[in-house]
Amino acid sequence: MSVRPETPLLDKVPTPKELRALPKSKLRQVADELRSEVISAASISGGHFGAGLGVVELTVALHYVFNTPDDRLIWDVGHQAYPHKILTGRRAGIRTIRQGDGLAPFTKRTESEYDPFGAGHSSTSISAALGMAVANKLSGKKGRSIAVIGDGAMSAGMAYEAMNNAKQAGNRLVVILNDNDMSIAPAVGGLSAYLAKIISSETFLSLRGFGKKIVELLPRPLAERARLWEESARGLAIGGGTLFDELGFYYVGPIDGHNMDHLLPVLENVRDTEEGPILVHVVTEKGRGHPFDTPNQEKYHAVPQFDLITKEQKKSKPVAPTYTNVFAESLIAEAEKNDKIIAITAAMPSGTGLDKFEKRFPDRTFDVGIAEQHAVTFAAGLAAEGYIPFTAIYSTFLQRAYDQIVHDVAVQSLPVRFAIDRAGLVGADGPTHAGSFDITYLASLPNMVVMAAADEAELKHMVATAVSITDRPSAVRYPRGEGVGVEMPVKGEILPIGKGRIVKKGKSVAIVSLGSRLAEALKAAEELETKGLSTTVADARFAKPVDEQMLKDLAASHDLLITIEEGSIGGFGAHVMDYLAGEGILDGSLKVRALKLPDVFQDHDKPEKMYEEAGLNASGIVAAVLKALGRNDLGQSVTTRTL
Ligand SMILES: Cc1ncc(C[n+]2csc(CCOP(=O)(O)OP(=O)(O)O)c2C)c(N)n1
Ligand SMILES: CC(=O)[C@@H](O)[C@H](O)COP(=O)(O)O
Ligand SMILES: [Mg+2]
Repeated sequence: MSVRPETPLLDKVPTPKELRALPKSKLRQVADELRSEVISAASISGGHFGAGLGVVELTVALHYVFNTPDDRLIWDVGHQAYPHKILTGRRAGIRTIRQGDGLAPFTKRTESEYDPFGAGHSSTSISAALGMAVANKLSGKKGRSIAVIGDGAMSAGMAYEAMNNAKQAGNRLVVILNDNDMSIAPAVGGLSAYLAKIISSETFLSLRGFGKKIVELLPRPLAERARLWEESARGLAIGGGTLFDELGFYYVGPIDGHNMDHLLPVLENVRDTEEGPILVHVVTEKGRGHPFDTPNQEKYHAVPQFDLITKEQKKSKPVAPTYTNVFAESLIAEAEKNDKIIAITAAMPSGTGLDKFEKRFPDRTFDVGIAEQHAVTFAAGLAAEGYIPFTAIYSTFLQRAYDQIVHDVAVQSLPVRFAIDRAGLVGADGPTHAGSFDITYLASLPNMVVMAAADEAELKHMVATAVSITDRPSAVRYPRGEGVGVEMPVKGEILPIGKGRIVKKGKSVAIVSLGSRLAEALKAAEELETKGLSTTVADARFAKPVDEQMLKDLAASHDLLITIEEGSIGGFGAHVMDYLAGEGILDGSLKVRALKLPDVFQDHDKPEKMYEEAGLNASGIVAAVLKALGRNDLGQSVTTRTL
């Protein structure tokens, strides 16, 4: 029997309003087309992939059942929002996602009324939804706030802080726990085991078997018999109420998040019940329906662009090792010599390179889940007992653990080592992920040593140096991506603390670079030489303590001292200025300029474009020098006025 192909539907549902006009029987088809569209879009844009594929049915069902955007739908992290963006008026732009001027990588308030809360970092959704639910309650408005949070994000303390307060929202708050047993890496920890226990319980299996029948037993209007049955079934499953019940939620689930016949009626019941707050435990498969032939440990969390037909992924050939790999290999080399070295990651084993460390030293590696605050204080505890913990966390995610850095580490001067990956601009992940602030927030702390690697060889030395600093905390920051291709030293050397190095000697202009802008500083120096400006380039190595002697000498022997860093206002440049001002060195004829990131949240784009925009590439440095010295593009003096 030949089956007539369905007429495509997705074109007819540009927004949830049109979706809601369809009969339920058509939603399976919409979901299938939506999945194909996500795959097709990601083949062109690359980016986050697996999480979106896992919530295709959930996205359709939520927009169908709830009255978005009046009901507030908040996606935790926002990395799973490709299908949501397609269904909420952004299909035309979906292939531009993560590119300059294109759609934002995550949800963003200014992009759509269907994005009531922006994200990028995890585990914020329940708090935000609760705030909105309470606001609704206070202003007497109807409407629900729905937070969709993953099992990985559920490991963060913030999610529990929110649930602990959720009762006050009553039925205005709905939490959808999207359980795919994955963070970026496989999910870890007690909660993950607990969720697995619920899912593997007889109840889930029997609920799955019941199919549609189960929904008749769910609350609307919570007939006493149904409630008793359901509660006793839940009790059977896990030997008592769930953790979520204990926190004041009405727990529903687990249900199959790919089965429309389960999802729709359950969500309708949830929508219509007076009970609340409600947590719906939905079980999904990350990366469902991906087109690739090979299994992937991370379920295709993120992908580069790929060819839809051959499925070949488009990766550019590496010219140098990544900083991440150099960090991992350097730490492994140190750990071979020193059995006190411990490595800690907060749910980013592959992103930080610690998956390699774990292969070599499984007993000395700890993935604590998305729990940066805990990671830092856990490291402080290890350090207090004489261990040598390296806490490898992206610059942007370490922000979450600031009080732990100050209160648990710095005040007690505990030698926790921070390996700060993704320092500086990261490009496509945009402002939520830019590593802009760590120099500022770390170098302002007493006791802290802050290093920034100018290249991959320097990183190796800095890892060795961090091991050697035993009386106070230290941090090594390095950017996303590949190094510059320098020759790698056989072994990491211990650098003198607070000492920079002169990389190129000149007489008139001194560029003092912190971190991996050094290559641009050297290019700028070459160009300045062609304009008759003899230029020194120094690699500061340390943002704290700054090399006072080097600064003093450079200030005494040059007309202009210019600092450059991949960080925000208040960072290295501010420390240099502070030192020079304190010494009275700014009172004379020396000109000083600080090049840093602009005081705005820069939109996502290619990192090189973002640095260009920030004036932190070679031409930006040259322009800043010429301006400071009152010279034109040829290096000729255009003014005698002191700027
Ligand atoms: C505070 C914070 N730490 C780390 C990350 C990096 N990160 C992004 S998605 C993700 C995994 C999230 O897992 P889950 O919530 O289960 O969502 P899934 O990808 O499985 O859908 C991680 C660790 C982040 N975004 N925010
Ligand atoms: C969504 C999220 O926070 C991570 O997936 C992040 O995008 C990873 O960034 P890297 O690609 O730099 O590891
Ligand atoms: Mg997950």
